[in-house]
Amino acid sequence: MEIGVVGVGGGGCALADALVAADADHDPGFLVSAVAVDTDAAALEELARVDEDDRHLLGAVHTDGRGTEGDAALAAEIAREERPELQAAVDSLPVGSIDATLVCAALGGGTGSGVAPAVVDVLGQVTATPVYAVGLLPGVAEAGGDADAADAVADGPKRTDAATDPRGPDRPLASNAAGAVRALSAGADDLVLADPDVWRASGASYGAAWSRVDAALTGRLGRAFAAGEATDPVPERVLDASELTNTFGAGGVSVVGSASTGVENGRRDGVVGGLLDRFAGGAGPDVDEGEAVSVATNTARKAVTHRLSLPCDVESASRAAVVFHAPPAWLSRRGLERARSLIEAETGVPEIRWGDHPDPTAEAFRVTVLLTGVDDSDRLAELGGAVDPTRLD
Ligand SMILES: Nc1nc2c(ncn2[C@@H]2O[C@H](COP(=O)(O)OP(=O)(O)OP(=O)(O)O)[C@@H](O)[C@H]2O)c(=O)[nH]1
Repeated sequence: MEIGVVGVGGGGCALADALVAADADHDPGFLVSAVAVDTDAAALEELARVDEDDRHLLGAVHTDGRGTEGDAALAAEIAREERPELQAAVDSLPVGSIDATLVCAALGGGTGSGVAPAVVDVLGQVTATPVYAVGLLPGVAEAGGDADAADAVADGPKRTDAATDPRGPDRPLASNAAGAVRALSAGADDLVLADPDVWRASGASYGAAWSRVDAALTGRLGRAFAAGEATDPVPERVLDASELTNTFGAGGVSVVGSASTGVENGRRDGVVGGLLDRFAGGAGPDVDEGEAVSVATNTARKAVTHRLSLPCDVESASRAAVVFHAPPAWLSRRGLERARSLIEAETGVPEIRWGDHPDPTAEAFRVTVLLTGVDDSDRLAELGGAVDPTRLD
């Protein structure tokens, strides 16, 4: 699936930047174009990968280029006033030749929550292909939801001086996020959510977790999108753009899980074991099929039970897609079928869409699971009690 991405606000632009990095891990890649939109000039300048011409500052009249400091209402007003600028910003996306656009935002931020729904709306006017939102929720402690909030934000946002920065537990992170979840689940064709607490080490600051969150989430999404583009070696089963499109859009929200198990990549004396006879009588000369089956099923179980981007009841998902990314010799048909059945049993989703992505350079067997139509997540329900995920359709 070939996509374009629009990052909105500090966290959203960091995610867009990380998606450009994730794209570089795949050949062929999946990302055609990346755009960044923010009210904070310094944050835009710090991006490493989005082209400078594709970085757009909004609302300078109101914020002097310093961000909205959590003011989602101001950000929404800026988006209304500067709609022509938003339209011009997304103009560089080749919407006629991509399969979908992702709009990424940290939903606790003023700009992320206030501007991202407007970007989704603008894109909806110019493209016939789906527009998916990817939202980072504020962490529980960061949003003032528990006692170690002060510790969790102690080293503060990475771009500013913690002592003078107005961000902190008093910012309206939870209410911004609740409003953004509502607006994006109504306006976008799907909303993929991630919770930074999944990646934050206990007692560590959120600032320290951000790069891990960004890399992990974009790595997962990247593997899901890149699988359908792989041609050499040819996958046994291709998870193409239409299958992913049909997996998204199930109502509720979506989450993405992933797990990996380190494996020998099957090379022996310079030969890639199993490359030629994969699926034709076994997993290949260098990998015991029993071991390949056990690695596939154990990794799949971990991906769907412990490693979701947002903790949720997996049985509440209504659709799912899975990608198996591994050295060719480890992609045994029996292993993949067992792993897929296991995910069907765990989620109750029948006939999960799936594909494999043989990669002779991979050092791990990796399972990436996309669950869509999720409507039962304690984390979402907790969000100030403001979001009722059963009413997100
Ligand atoms: N994952 C990740 N999250 C970030 C990053 N920067 C900020 N965040 C998170 O996003 C929340 C909102 O901050 P920003 O994204 O900077 O806010 P914004 O959308 O630019 O909005 P304002 O600055 O309020 O106008 C923060 O409270 C963090 O939780 C980042 O680089 N990566």
